[in-house]
Amino acid sequence: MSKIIIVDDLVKKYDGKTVVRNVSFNIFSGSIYGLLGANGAGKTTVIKMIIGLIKPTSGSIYIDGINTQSNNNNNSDFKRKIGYMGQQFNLYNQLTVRQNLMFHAGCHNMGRRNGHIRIGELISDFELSDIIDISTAKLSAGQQQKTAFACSIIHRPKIVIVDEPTNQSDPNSKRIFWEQITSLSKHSGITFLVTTHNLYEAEYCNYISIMDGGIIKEAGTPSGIKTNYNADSLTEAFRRIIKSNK
Ligand SMILES: Nc1ncnc2c1ncn2[C@@H]1O[C@H](COP(=O)(O)OP(=O)(O)OP(=O)(O)O)[C@@H](O)[C@H]1O
Repeated sequence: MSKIIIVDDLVKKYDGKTVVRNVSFNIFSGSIYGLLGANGAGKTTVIKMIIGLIKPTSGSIYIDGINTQSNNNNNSDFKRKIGYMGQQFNLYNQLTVRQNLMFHAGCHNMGRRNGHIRIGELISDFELSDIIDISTAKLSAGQQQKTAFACSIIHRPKIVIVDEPTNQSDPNSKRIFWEQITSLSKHSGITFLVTTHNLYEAEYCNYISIMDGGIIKEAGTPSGIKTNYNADSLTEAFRRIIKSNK
C-alpha cells in the first residue's frame, strides 16, 4: 500500500501560541485513519491545514504526491482528489437534498448529465429516495449528516476528510455511517481521515493517532494501542495516554 497523505513536522501558531506542535503522520491508500483527542487538542486545525483552509506556520503536507504548500501545484487537481465534510454540514438548508447534491456536482464541474447519473447512484447507496425532494432544513440531524456525506463524495474523490461526522447522530445513524465508510474504503479504495472524540467509533479505524495539547501522544492500530497500555477498551487506553507525560 502506498502513502497517500504525508504530514511532516506540522506546526501552527496563532498570535504566538502554538496549537499544533511538530505533528507528523502518514496515511496509507484505502485505509481509515482516525485523529482522536479531546476538545481543543488541535484535530480540526490539522485537518484545515491538510485541505488548505489555513496555512501551516511550518512543516509540509503531501497529498497523493503533491506538495500542497508548493506554488507550482495545480489547485483544482489537488481539490478534485479530496472530499470534505466539516462540523458545520456543507448544506444549503433552503435547497432540497437533490438540489444540494446538484450544487456540489456543479462545484466540481461534473456537468448536468453526469451529475444526474451520480445522484441516482447516491440515492441508491445512501437510501435517499424518501427525502430526495425535501429541503434539508426539514431533515433530522442524522438525515442531514447522510446528505452532507453524499455531497462530499459526489465527485468520487480518492480521499475523504470528515471532521466529527457523527456528533449529532443517533447510535443507529452512527453505525450506518461507519459501515458505509468501511465499505467504501474496502471496495472503492477510498482513503478516509476522520476526527472524533468517540472512542467506540475509533474501533472502526485501521490506524489512529491520539492528540493532546497540539501534539500526537500515541499512534497505532486500535488493538495495538490497547495491548501497549494493557487496556480492555480504547477509552481506558486513552485515559492512560492522556495522563502519561510522554
Ligand atoms: N482561529 C483561531 N485563532 C486562535 N486560536 C484558535 C483558532 N482556531 C483554533 N484555535 C485554538 O487552537 C486550539 C485547537 O483547536 P481545534 O479546533 O483544532 O481543536 P479540536 O481538537 O478540533 O477541538 P474540537 O474537538 O473541540 O473541535 C484550541 O485551543 C483553539 O482555541
